[in-house]
Amino acid sequence: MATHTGGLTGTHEEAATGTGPATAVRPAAVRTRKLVRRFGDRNVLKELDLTLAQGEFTALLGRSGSGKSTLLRAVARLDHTVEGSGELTVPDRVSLSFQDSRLLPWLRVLDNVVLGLRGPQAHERGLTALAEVGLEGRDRSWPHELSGGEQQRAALARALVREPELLLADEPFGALDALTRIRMHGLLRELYERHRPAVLLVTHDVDEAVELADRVLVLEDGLISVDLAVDLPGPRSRRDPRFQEYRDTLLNALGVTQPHTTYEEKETHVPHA
Ligand SMILES: Nc1ncnc2c1ncn2[C@@H]1O[C@H](COP(=O)(O)OP(=O)(O)OP(=O)(O)O)[C@@H](O)[C@H]1O
Repeated sequence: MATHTGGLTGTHEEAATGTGPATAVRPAAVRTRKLVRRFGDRNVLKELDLTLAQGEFTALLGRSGSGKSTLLRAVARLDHTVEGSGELTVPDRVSLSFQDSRLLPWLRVLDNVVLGLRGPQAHERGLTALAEVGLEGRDRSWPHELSGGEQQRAALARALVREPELLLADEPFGALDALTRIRMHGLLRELYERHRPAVLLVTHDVDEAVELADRVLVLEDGLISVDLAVDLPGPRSRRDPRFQEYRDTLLNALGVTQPHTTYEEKETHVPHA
């Protein structure tokens, strides 16, 4: 985003007040105030404040178990426990995308994409969405006839055909091989540029976050600990020294000193594009 300044823009306090440059630019798509989620005596979200601007692409990083999915579920209004805990404002049209494409196996690909859509244009819109994600001619296929990457493409088509104001994606590429993943990054960014929903992408992959997002948040100890504006022109190259600076900043914030790509040891190393 042009108005972002780059560099670490916030600490707990600054990010929590929502006064940083990343949030001052456009009207809010998502706003949480003092969101709390406890599991037993474990406080996973601790009065968490978050503002996502309309049309802003934000990535959310954090160690395993830090509460990323919990936050996403809260914003998706899938977690009614959290709703009463504080203020939560989200747009009407929200689409979700997960690591598992969650296509219904008994429906053909097009029927999955348009499931729940009403109106005479639904069929056409579904076909257009499939073409947009490179699945032209696969509308009559069954989900099991698609590769993992193709299934994720279909899931993206299903998400975008609803013209969401907010796209919530929980590690959507986590199960894909490295090459497919890199291709999907390009596709997601392209679709984002065209449709401009606000995006909240949960990922374990620091490179993925810097490559795709205009703002990267780190969730730590129940709060947003880092709010980093990524001011890099597209297409972004992982070899760009400024890309590496952002990556190192985030890895440091995550407490990782080794300059490798991901901070989850179990994750596959993603080669540089
Ligand atoms: N339904 C639940 N019941 C009890 N504890 C839960 C439940 N859901 C999540 N938790 C706990 O809340 C914490 C945060 O979980 P969450 O899945 O949000 O983390 P995460 O950051 O998305 O982790 P990962 O990166 O490993 O996917 C974890 O300690 C988890 O065990």
